Amino acid sequence: MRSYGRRHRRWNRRNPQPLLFVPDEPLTLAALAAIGRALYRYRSELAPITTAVILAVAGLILHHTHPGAWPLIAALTVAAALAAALRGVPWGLTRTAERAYAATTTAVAGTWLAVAAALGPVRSPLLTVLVVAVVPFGIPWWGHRRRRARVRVDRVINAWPNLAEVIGLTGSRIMSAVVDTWGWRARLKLRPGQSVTDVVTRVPAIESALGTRPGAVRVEQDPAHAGRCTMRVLAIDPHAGAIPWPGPTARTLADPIELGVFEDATPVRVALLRKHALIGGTTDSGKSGVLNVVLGNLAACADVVLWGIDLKGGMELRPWAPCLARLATTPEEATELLADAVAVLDARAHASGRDNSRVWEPTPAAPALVIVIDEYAELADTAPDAVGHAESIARRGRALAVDLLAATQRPTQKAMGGGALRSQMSIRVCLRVRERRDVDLILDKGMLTDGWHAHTLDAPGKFYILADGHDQPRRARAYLVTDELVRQTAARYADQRPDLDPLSRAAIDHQPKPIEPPRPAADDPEQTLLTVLDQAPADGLTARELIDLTGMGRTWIYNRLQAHATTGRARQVTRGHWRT
Ligand SMILES: Nc1ncnc2c1ncn2[C@@H]1O[C@H](COP(=O)(O)OP(=O)(O)OP(=O)(O)O)[C@@H](O)[C@H]1O
Repeated sequence: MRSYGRRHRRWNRRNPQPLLFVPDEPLTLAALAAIGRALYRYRSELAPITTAVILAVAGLILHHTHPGAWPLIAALTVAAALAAALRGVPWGLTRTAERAYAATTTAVAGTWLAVAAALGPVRSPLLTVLVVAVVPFGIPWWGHRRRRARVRVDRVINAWPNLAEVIGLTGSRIMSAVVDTWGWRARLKLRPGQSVTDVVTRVPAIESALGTRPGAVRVEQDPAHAGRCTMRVLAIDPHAGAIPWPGPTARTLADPIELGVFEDATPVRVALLRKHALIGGTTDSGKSGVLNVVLGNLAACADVVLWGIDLKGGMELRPWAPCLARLATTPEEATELLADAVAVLDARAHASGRDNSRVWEPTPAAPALVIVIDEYAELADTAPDAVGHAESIARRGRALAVDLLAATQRPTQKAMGGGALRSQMSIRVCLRVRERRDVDLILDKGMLTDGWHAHTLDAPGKFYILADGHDQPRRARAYLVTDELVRQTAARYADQRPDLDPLSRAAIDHQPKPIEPPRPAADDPEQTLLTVLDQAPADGLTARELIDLTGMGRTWIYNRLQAHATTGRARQVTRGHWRT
């Protein structure tokens, strides 16, 4: 059997069969049908020529039947041109350039028709004028970007039944489509039994069938109907370039913070009050960038005290030091900082219980405490005691206005304390991840299958957000806060930062400190100052404490601190806290 097949193929190669067409309709009819189909398919491109032909025929008919109608045609032309220029009717045009084009074309075509009706279209040079006018009026038409986009969309809609079959979405229908600034979007009606997950899993196939670049198609569930969704096709990536930070949008913690913009140019707004937030993403995905936007906003809030933990030696958070009441850069300092936060929490819980108030309302006099942790996994690895404190804050902090904002490369079960901490974080920002399963780690189980494809994000700062009011997988890009802007913002708000309320301060003061500044006996205040600065705790000593310890006045203390800061003998650890 096999040898017959080989012989047969060889014979076929030597004696190729002529290809035979057996038309089941006359050739002229088939040719006319093909021409008709081509004319219909390219009707938009042919519109200037079609218009010229219609004008010529109309001119001929009018000249023979109503040669005296030219004043009426002229009057109608003026009215139509004015309507097009002033209102964009009847095409619903909104742009000035489009209205100007429509008005000019209407005026020229109407004038030509009026003259042709009066004199006859074959009267020289009327026909020449008509043929020549097709080119200058056709060029803007052929080149118009939105028209071409609309035509492309029309063709996709017509071809959708076939495409859907190829893609594996047989029976789905495009109900409507709109061309927008970045591309187009269509409302899809799925066949009963199909779901949005089916569409999401076929996104690469849709991109291939539509001939778009990879990553150009987005699918959003219709919140009102499980069998419908919106498919967005982005011809241009709206997030291709960095988006500069416009400055803080929040003035109190209750105000929503604007993190960046979605692909439809709507801002990403999220309020941090009584919420913990997790920011996850691989290295260089823009975690510190998102933290900078949040810190830039919180620095402008008069009802927030900011503490920071940065175990990369303060590399990321130190630029914000003027606005941070505390900054921990070692595991020991971090553990102490979180222990103090738990003490604040306990004191506030006690006071709330005593006063019968359920929640702590942040005010400038009794501010919220927000603890920003850069690289949480590092903290979990190097300071296991700190993790217990962090979990306690995550569990109890929301009502008492002690919030956590943690960034991490990979919130593994180990790093997140078996998930206890992560489950308390109701704001999740997922930047680019290296492995697909990290999406579920950062956001939640099943989010990858639901279309939160963070592994396809292709530039730093691009993210998905899961929070109240953000439950659809929509791509966004964070604003870019440059180093210079960080410096300017930190300097601008440094003087306006509130202090913790007396209750919280007292709770911290009663915490056992690892290093107690000794009370020096020496008579030389300069020597005393240097000794206490040398032996100051990691978070430094305040001017008030230095006054008490040296017995000197405020002006003397500030002058000496300034002098020692210039020579590098003393430094400000955070705003108003000094040590050597
Ligand atoms: N929103 C953004 N728009 C444009 N560029 C950004 C944005 N965010 C960050 N970048 C750029 O991406 C690079 C890495 O950003 P960033 O340091 O924030 O990443 P990261 O995730 O914190 O990295 P690492 O894990 O190493 O700390 C920086 O050069 C930064 O300028």
